[in-house]
Amino acid sequence: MLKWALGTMSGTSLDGVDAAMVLTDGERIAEFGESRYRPYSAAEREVLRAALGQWDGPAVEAAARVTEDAHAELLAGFRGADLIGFHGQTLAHDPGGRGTLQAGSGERLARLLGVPVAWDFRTEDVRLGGQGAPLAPFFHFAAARWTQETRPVAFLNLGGVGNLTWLDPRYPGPEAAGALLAFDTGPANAPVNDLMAARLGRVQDDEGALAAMGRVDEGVIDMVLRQDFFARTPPKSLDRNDFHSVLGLVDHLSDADACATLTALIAATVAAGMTHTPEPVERLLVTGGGRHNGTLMRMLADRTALEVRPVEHVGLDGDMLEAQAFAYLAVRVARGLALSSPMTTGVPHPAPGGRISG
Ligand SMILES: Nc1ncnc2c1ncn2[C@@H]1O[C@H](COP(=O)(O)OP(=O)(O)OP(=O)(O)O)[C@@H](O)[C@H]1O
Ligand SMILES: CC(=O)N[C@H]1[C@@H]2OC[C@@H](O2)[C@@H](O)[C@@H]1O[C@H](C)C(=O)O
Repeated sequence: MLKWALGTMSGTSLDGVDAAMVLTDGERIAEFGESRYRPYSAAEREVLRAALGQWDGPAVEAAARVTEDAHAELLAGFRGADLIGFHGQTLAHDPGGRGTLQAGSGERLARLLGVPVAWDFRTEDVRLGGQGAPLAPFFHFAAARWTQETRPVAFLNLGGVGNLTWLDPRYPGPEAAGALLAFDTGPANAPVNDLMAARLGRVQDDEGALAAMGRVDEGVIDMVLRQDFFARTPPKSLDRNDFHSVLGLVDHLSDADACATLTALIAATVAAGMTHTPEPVERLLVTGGGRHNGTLMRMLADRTALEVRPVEHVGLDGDMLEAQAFAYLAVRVARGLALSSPMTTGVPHPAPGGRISG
């Protein structure tokens, strides 16, 4: 049965909360609905930042309250949702070790809003031995069907971290062996943002203007690409700060050259990632904030030799795709359908997950 699901995402860049409605039965997308964004205030962001990398304690509790309250405020403005898909704010991610932590209680949110909430999407996958991420790929499969793709295509999400979904829409469904391959490609905007903050007191390199003025140090790029992560066969996932050390590698460069190098590094890691895909694609559909960075988009086209387009090119909304993904996944949770597979998170078999409160 079709349901209007309201999905949310608050990404690793800690900018705010996205929310979007999708009409779906958890298999096909029937319609995309209203979407809204609520930025975190500077004070809220500090509370979240103070809890990054922690697993419990007062800082995590405070971050959970901020996350729930911000979501409750945003979601209260929507009408007609049958079900909410609440991702929560990722504070720590260590699938091979301590697990994965998305702050915020779906139980409290369900109480505040009076609508059932699907949440805790990643824990079960990690418990079964998967990476717990990325989870958007099953939705990407449905989105490719919605855009009537007939050939293999790749979605690239450029948030704080980069992640790539290769898919073949000719398979019967996303859980079919061979339909998908997905993995985190490497650091994306996080190091560029960190550089801009540290050197210039700015939050990001708007439109890639600074990177466009610099020269890329290929030696730095070669050095980073030699790390084991890039040769490792997917699935694989990253924590936001796993590649924080790359900042130290551009210390000797001018602001513009450092920025150009970290931006080219994103493109180079994506190109390295593309070598793992089962079949070539002609087109890379880019979602997430990085698609606004024109310099990065040019570098991606150069280094992958593919046609690189924002997802708007096929009628999707690159600011809301992840929120829509968790709307779609919420209905899959409600139906007990798989959220992940061996080729998306490395879980041993296609596996349901998440829980429902309210
Ligand atoms: N106009 C722009 N010019 C340059 N970069 C931009 C622009 N808009 C957004 N970005 C980059 O995109 C980032 C935000 O991307 P996005 O919202 O997709 O991240 P996220 O969802 O928080 O991360 P993740 O997907 O890793 O969880 C910003 O921090 C910035 O680096
Ligand atoms: C643990 C976690 O929250 N991971 C996020 C993060 O942001 C991008 C990348 O790292 C991806 O693995 C994932 O998010 C997307 C929405 C996903 O699960 O598909």
